[in-house]
This record gives sequence, C-alpha cells and structure tokens, in this order.
Amino acid sequence: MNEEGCVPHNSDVVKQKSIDQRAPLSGEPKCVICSRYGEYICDETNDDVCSLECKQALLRRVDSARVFPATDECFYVRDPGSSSHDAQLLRRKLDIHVQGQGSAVPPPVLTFTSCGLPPKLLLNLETAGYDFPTPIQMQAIPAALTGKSLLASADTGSGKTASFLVPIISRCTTYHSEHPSDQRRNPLAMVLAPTRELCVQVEDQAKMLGKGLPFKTALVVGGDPMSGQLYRIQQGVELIIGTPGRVVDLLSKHTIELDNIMTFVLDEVDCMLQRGFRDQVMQIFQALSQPQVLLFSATISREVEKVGGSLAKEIILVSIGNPNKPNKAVNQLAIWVDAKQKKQKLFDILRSQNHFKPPAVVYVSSRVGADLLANAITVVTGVKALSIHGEKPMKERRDVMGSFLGGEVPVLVSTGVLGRGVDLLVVRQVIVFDMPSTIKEYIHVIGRASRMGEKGTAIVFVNEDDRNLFPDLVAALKSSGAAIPKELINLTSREMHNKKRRVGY
Ligand SMILES: Nc1ncnc2c1ncn2[C@@H]1O[C@H](COP(=O)(O)OP(=O)(O)OP(=O)(O)O)[C@@H](O)[C@H]1O
Repeated sequence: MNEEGCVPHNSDVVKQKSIDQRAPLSGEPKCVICSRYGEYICDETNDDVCSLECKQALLRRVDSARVFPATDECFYVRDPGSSSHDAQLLRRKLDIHVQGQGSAVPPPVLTFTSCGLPPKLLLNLETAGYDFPTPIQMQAIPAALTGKSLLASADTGSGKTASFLVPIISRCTTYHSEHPSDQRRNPLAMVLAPTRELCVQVEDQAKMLGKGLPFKTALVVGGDPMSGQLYRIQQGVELIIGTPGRVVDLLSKHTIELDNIMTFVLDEVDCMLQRGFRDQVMQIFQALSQPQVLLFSATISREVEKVGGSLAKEIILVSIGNPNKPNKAVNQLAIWVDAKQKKQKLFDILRSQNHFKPPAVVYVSSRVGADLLANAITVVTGVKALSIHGEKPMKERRDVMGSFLGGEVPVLVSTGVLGRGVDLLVVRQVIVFDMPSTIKEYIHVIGRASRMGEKGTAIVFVNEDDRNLFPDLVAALKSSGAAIPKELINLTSREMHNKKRRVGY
C-alpha cells in the first residue's frame, strides 16, 4: 500500500494521470471515473481507479455528497463489503431497517459504482446529477439486483423511483447481453402507478437513465389512443409503465406476450392495493409468470405488508427512518379556519408577500371545487391560477402542467391527482385547502413541498369537518415539531374522552 491508499495490482510505478493509463482489456476492471484500466483500488471507497488523478476526483465526489456527518466521514466512505457487522453499523447510522431473509439481504452500498451496474447506466446517473445514492437507493438497489422481491418505504421525495428503475435497467441490459439471439424484445418489466402524471414522470426518468442502452419504454395510460401504445409495444420494449385500468383494457383486447416479465413494480403500493385498483392489479399480476415484485411507497400499513407478502414467496422489507411519518423537511403550519372563511384566508395568503412563496399547489377535495377555486383566485387576487383534476383531457392536463412548471402560472389548484409521487421540483409551498380523507394521503400531499431534503412549507387549513383525522393529524404535527392550533388540541382531547366513554372505560 502506498501513502495515497492505493494498492497497485502489480509492481509498476503508480500512474499519476488518467491519460497515462491504458484502455481496459475485456474482463479487466475499469476506472469508475474515466473507464480506463482500473489498475488500483481506492482504499477509502473500494472502487477501481486508474490513477492518482482519478482517485482524487473520486474522493472529491465523495466529499461533495456530504451525506454523512463530518466526524464519521472516515468510517462512512467505506463500503461495508461482505462484513455483516459493518453492514449493521452502516444501517444503524443511516436509519436503514431491513427484515426478512436474514443475512441473505446484501449490505447497503455507498456508491452506485459498487453495484456492478452497466457503465452506460453509471454514466447516465452521473449526467442526471445523481452523484451518490440516497439511503433508500443504497439498500434497495443492491437488494433488488439479486432478483429478490422487496417492500420498501422511505420519505416522500427521497429517490424511490430510481430505487426500482436502476435495478430494472440493469437487469434488462444483462438479459440482452445474455440472450443476444432473442430478437423479439418482449417486455421484461412492468411498473404500475395510480395516475397518468406519475406514469409520465416515471417514464421520463426511465428514459433518462436508460439512454443509450437496449432499453425502450411504453406508456400505457388512459387519455391517449390505445393504438399508438399497442404499436409501440409490438415494436419491442423492455418496460411497460401504466395505470392499472388502461393496462387491463389493453390486455383484454390484445395479446401481449408477458411471459418474459422479470420484474413487476407497484409504485405507491398502498394506493394500488386499495379497493378500486386492487382487482385490476391482481388481474394483471396473475397474467405474469411469478416475477420479482418491487413494492414502494412513503406510507405502508400492516395490511399492505400482508397483501404484498402474498404476491411474492419471500419478500424483504426495507424502510428508512420511521415509516408513515411526514417528511421532516416540510415545515407544517396548521391554521384553524372555519369552512366559510377558507376562501378569504387563502386570498389573504396569496396577497401576502410574506406568506405566498410561488409556485404553490393548493389541494382541494373535488373536481368542481378545483375549477371554481382557480377561477376565483385569478379574479379576486389577480394571481394567475389554473386547475388540474382527473376529468380534464390528457392534453389539457399536460398543458396545465407545462404552464405551471414553466413558471407562467404561479398557482395550481389540484385534486389528489397530483397528491402522490409527482415530482414538482420547483414547488416549495403547498396549501392544503381541504384536508384529504386519510392521514396517509396528507403525508403524500405535503410531501410535494420538498424533494431530496430541500426545505418546504405546507399551510394546512383545519376545522371541525376534519374531526375524523384529528388524532392522526395531531400526531403528524407533533412528530415534526409543528405547532398545534389550540382548537385542534381541545377538540382532540374532547373526542378522545368521548370515545373512551362510548366504549365503556
Ligand atoms: N441519488 C440521487 N441524487 C440526486 N437526486 C436524486 C437522486 N435520486 C433521486 N433524485 C431526485 O430526487 C427527486 C425525488 O425523487 P423521487 O421522485 O424518486 O422521490 P420519491 O421518493 O419517489 O417521492 P414520492 O414518495 O413523493 O413519490 C427527483 O427529482 C429525483 O430526480
């Protein structure tokens, strides 16, 4: 070993510059930075590097990730490798919890390069600015790459999408290199998600990460003609991304070869296994030949664990932090507002330079309500607002999203159609005008205000109409250290007291 911590594989003088190194021969290790011959191992990360220059570049990247507390850096930039003790320590520090299959679950990784991914995929991750995996990616990617089934939960905005897309793209690439004579290009993976917007977003990310690889996608969602979607699949795709209703429709009208599907993903799994979607999801699943099952959401219940477990013989549970809790990066500001005062309160906020932080999404419970409120906001406050909901045609929904994300319209009034999964990168403020019907939906809705740990704000209107949610809402606010309106405290304790009397305590 030399002072730089590199272990030469042979006795040659250590190469200083990347340019001094030769190209790798087939089967030889490649430098994780420049892809030349990876002659040395970087001690701190266990990655292959070609020269001292690339080792320094690698260490700079590790530093810039700042995922770990400075005092722990020396320990934490080391991948745990095969040591289960190190893996346990790392999981404890990163709040990664794993259950099922005991030691068969691979240890978390600290870099994408440690996952044995195709070089092109690594390059695409780098181009996307994904310098280091997030905690859910650290554990879920190596686990999913083994082909095992997973039920995984982590905060909203913490990178769950890439946690299933990276293994899918990697496994598809491997499949093609192992089956060069298979020219049929039948689908190898399927992702189901609850809304068109989320499917579009997942497809965008899949295209970005799969660029330049034998990896094509087909979007199967309502609102667009089925003929085009069918044609695309018939031309050969690796991944189908769709909403359950349209996929069932497609499968019932046309013969699609699904036997090669290796991986089946339910994004927002708790929503996908609820009444309304569940039968369709099961129908699709039964048409597949026992694929690997990857289930993801920020909120997962025992019931979901049970149903999820029935889809796969053995399933690994992965969670980051406390499941079912609001993302701590979102500052919740709950305000008691009587139903009749809600509109006025909203207008006041939108007129206030201190409180309005555009672009903002206002969540309401009904489609008509969304249209009316968007109109009223524009007329009364002069702030341009548009609405989006499930009844609008796909083209209009696309245009509305374009105007909002493009900065032309500062306020978007939405039903739950944008409540889950959708990555509204520019948004730092959401206003919950109508409380959703469950606390889980609430957690997803306010999660739109923060992606990847960026600070965001959720202004939440509460009143007596939301009585059913009071105890859960108080717990959600408390868990994030948010102030609780006094009306909410009073009514919650009265409710609890009455409940006790009713059941005869
Ligand atoms: N390793 C990474 N490095 C940098 N950015 C990342 C990384 N992984 C994901 N991102 C970005 O973080 C944002 C949030 O990711 P994503 O939408 O996958 O979150 P999520 O956990 O699925 O959230 P939700 O529960 O709300 O659906 C996206 O903009 C994504 O491009």
